[in-house]
Amino acid sequence: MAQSTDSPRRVAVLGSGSWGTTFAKILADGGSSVAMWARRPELAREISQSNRNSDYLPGINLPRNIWASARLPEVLEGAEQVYLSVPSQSLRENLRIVREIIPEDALVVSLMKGVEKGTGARMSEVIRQELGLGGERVAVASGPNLALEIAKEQPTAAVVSSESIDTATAVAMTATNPYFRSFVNTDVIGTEFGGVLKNLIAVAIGIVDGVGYGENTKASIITRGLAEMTDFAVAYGARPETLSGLAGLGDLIATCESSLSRNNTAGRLLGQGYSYSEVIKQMNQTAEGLSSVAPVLELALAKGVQMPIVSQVAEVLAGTLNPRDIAPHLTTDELPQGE
Ligand SMILES: NC(=O)c1ccc[n+]([C@@H]2O[C@H](COP(=O)([O-])OP(=O)(O)OC[C@H]3O[C@@H](n4cnc5c(N)ncnc54)[C@H](O)[C@@H]3O)[C@@H](O)[C@H]2O)c1
Ligand SMILES: O=P(O)(O)OC[C@H](O)CO
Repeated sequence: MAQSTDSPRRVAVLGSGSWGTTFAKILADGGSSVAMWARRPELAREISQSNRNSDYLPGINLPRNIWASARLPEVLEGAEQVYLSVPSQSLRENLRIVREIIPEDALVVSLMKGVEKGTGARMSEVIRQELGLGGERVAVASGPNLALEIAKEQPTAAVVSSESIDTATAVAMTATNPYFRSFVNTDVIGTEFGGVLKNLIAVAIGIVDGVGYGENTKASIITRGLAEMTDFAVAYGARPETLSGLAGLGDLIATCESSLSRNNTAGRLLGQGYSYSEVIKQMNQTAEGLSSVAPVLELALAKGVQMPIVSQVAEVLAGTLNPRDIAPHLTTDELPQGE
């Protein structure tokens, strides 16, 4: 639902990569006045003066109710909602810079799909720790959301989750426009882990695609991958139905099917025989799955959850498993397992 243009809501987006910029467009097209933070002043100038972000969203015209700056205080001033879209491994250091200048009553929304190395923390946990916020002030947005398709205004749905349904609803209303519809739930754990885990399965899909395997292999990995995602997330307190929703199955389909996905692309390069370090050199955008593999496997071990597909992705990344041998089960399985 678009807001009244008489008094547009003031929101801030920190991070001007492909998703931060696309989400700024979603918010602006929903009627908000959007301030973006870009690390590079020249990118901030391009966004403000030319209504473009040609590095990340080539060919896309941004709405006029978006402006950008490299100066955080002016971006955050008066923001009622603050959306965060930086690489997950950099979130904590960025929050330490902004914690004194985030407006006191602002809602804080994670757009990210990673877990922190070393701590295994979800992004909403990092936000709550660093900003000292209660769950009612924090939300996460997730779903089948490939940035470039949405920037082209292709109809898309997402889900906004918060412990407080009022917070989820307030954010979802702000993040809704004629081409983007936000649903709500209160399962923050399931919503966040859905976004993290589908990236790992998408890397596996990329790997088998790169090897040259066909649809049976991919469908087997997607189906068993969803079972793996659900077991893991439920062990950490998620509701299983969340993993069948937009933030789970929905995002799994989009990310596994699309060559726009950076995780899928990274996997494809691995499947074609490039090493992990060569893949990192070739990726000029964030592929969160590559950093999330290790912390996810540590979390799985702590709860005794089996993750055969994610474990094999870790082995391919480490160079200890030939990409041709990746399979929707552990290759050492001897007895048939229950589905
Ligand atoms: N692109 C998508 O389609 C999409 C969709 C949904 C969610 N996401 C999630 O959004 C998050 C951001 O992804 P993206 O696609 O915008 O990535 P991106 O690589 O396109 O952009 C990342 C941005 O962060 C900046 N950056 C890099 N290191 C930084 C640091 N140390 N501190 C601050 N800024 C830094 C980069 O300059 C860039 O502007 C990820 O967690 C991703 O999983 C992406
Ligand atoms: O490009 P990816 O692999 O980071 O995926 C982007 C989004 O998460 C898809 O929903």
